[in-house]
Amino acid sequence: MVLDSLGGSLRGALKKIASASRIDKQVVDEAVREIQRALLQADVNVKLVMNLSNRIRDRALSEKPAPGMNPREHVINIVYQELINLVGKSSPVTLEKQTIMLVGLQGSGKTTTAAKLATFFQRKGLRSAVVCADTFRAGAFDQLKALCEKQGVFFYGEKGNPDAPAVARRGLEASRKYDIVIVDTAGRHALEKDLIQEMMDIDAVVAADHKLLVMDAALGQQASEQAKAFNKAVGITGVIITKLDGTAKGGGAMSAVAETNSSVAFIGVGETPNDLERFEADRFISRLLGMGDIKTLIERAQETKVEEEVDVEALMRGKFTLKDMCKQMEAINKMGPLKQIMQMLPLGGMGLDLSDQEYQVTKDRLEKYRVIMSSMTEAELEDPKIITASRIKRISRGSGTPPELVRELLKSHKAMQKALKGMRGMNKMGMKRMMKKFGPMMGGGM
Ligand SMILES: Nc1nc2c(ncn2[C@@H]2O[C@H](COP(=O)(O)OP(=O)(O)OP(=O)(O)O)[C@@H](O)[C@H]2O)c(=O)[nH]1
Repeated sequence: MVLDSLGGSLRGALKKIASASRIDKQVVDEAVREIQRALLQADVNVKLVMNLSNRIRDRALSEKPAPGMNPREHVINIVYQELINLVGKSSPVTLEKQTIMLVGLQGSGKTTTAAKLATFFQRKGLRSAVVCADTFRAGAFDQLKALCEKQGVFFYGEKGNPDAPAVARRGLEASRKYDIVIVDTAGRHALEKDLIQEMMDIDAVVAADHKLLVMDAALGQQASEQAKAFNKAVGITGVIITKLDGTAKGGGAMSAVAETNSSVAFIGVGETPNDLERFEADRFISRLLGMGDIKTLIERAQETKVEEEVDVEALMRGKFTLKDMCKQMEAINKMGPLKQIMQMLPLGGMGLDLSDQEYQVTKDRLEKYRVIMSSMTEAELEDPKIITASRIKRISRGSGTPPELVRELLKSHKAMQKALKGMRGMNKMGMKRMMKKFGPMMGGGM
């Protein structure tokens, strides 16, 4: 896996938090120290590491957990958020028709990346063309042509013609009917005058929607200097970090890019044409931290506590507040495979026979519900019956969601409440046994 050792050390720190009997200064300090060690080893800049450590420490000890979150999850969530901040914004490159110009120094993996990028867009259903405007390196033409042909990508180049802007112009004309045009430019050993001039001349012809700088992850924190220099010379719109699979310094390169206010657009994670991923900060950090594993761990640690945390008596009386529902939804979201959970649950109103796509919609919907609930008052969460039409309007405005969605949430709550009432026939032991099994979904914290 990409950034294996960094991921391993960070997961180690999170596991300690997840299994701590209580969260206090000592636990937080220890975890922060481990995170620091891991990031410094990945060549993240000391100043960035210190800022991140201070923020985690301050927030973990001062912020209150969100509703439905226990203190352990709360701290883990803070670490997760701060790491996302560290690697910065997600890819600025969208799946639209566009022209992309690749720039970078020699050896960065630019040529391979041009073919990978075309393959990426082809897989997304966008017809891609590659123009070889690298007229400097003798082997570039043949290398890129062979890679493109193998991938069924349209290729344009003029072997032996040193006039890169002219080749780029004709390449663009030849690629008119394609959705994506990728223009590969020449690299040099350093960012010298010649290279800057050539990039500017090509750009004047291409007028690219994106100018992406290709950089080797092994640069570590030096990536920031290079990104700044290219930005100053030609104005880049994002960075592609290659060879993230082959170095321990990738974390340094990614955070260095974020620090320059540029964003990582794609990451190269191997040598095959499919080994290029569009960069999404939250997904990347989730994977790095193995959030799935961490959640399982928390669940296991909490399983035994479910019985104490659920107010079984209140539920038996049919008391099921919006807060309970919020807790329940948080728990469902954290439990991973939503489909499995949905199939186990008698959730009235949500339906049981949903396709994968519909499950995804449901998950997104749950997230919106959470936003809506955060715009409600305590009293409204406790007793949703008091939510009148004018309150719906206010909540809708406050949460930036349409009023229909607020109404839909209230309807879902009613349906769940009804389903719970239906279970009141069960005896208390039966209910407790069920709580233990499905606790988190029945309103118990995890
Ligand atoms: N493991 C791994 N290797 C990569 C990755 N991206 C590129 N490479 C390899 O890096 C080497 C150099 O890449 P080239 O594409 O030739 O790039 P370059 O030397 O920058 O070429 P120019 O800049 O066009 O002169 C090749 O052997 C690629 O297979 C990656 O994400 N992972």
